[in-house]
Amino acid sequence: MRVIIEPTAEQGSQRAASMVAQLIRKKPRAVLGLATGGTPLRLYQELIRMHQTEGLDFSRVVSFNLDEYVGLPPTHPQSYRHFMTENLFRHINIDIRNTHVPDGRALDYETYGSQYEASIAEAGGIDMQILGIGRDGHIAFNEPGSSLGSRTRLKTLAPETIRDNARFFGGEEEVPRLAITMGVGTILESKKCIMLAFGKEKAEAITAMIEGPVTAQVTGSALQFHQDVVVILDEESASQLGRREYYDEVEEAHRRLQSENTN
Ligand SMILES: N[C@@H]1[C@@H](O)[C@H](O)[C@@H](COP(=O)(O)O)O[C@@H]1O
Repeated sequence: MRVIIEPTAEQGSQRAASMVAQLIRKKPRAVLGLATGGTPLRLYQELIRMHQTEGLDFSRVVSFNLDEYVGLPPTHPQSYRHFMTENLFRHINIDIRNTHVPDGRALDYETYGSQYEASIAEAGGIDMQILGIGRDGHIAFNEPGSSLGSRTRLKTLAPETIRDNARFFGGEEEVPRLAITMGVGTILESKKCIMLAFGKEKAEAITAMIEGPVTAQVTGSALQFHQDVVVILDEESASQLGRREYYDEVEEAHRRLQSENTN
């Protein structure tokens, strides 16, 4: 796991955006795994800027989102489909037919989950999965206790997640209790994962995820099994890491290697 600590969320998001851009330039048909929530917003803003001012071309990019609330139509202001449209898709030249967000109105969630998995496989698998993390260490909506081998399916939200997301809905009562989400096993099959976490409220989850044991109680910790994960943090989310100096040394070594290669 590569741990990159940037001074601010702004710089961390720019770092992530340049990784996404590099992939798209190398592979115009790249398959991106996308996340919602407050964390990736600056990354999406930077990608929009790159599209508008540098001509970053999304016309052949395919995307799969991690999750969606059950019961919300795509037009609902809090649905993740609506979030993606407003915060990314409508500002770039992605073909909307190539964007996938689980359908919160599916009737048979078991069949729907298998179909979602099949479409990911058909697209050739996810090249780069963007991830955030919940305060309890969850990824997508894989709440504590989720199987580390799980696939796309229905999940009941944990009370902490309902509380955290109440701010978007104007109260806990309004937050849907169920979501359809990629499983931990689905996420682990992505070729590369970029996890973003900013702010001191994420420090505990990040420390557990990177330095704690692999446990279904912190589903993000399953990423320790993945061979290509980059975690991008700011000073606040990195503040409780025990091996901070080592991560900085590794990054310094990376920088030196890169400048030797370009000289
Ligand atoms: N399903 C989403 C996750 O994908 C996201 O990582 C998490 C953190 O959200 P935020 O980035 O707003 O802190 O919230 C929700 O639970």
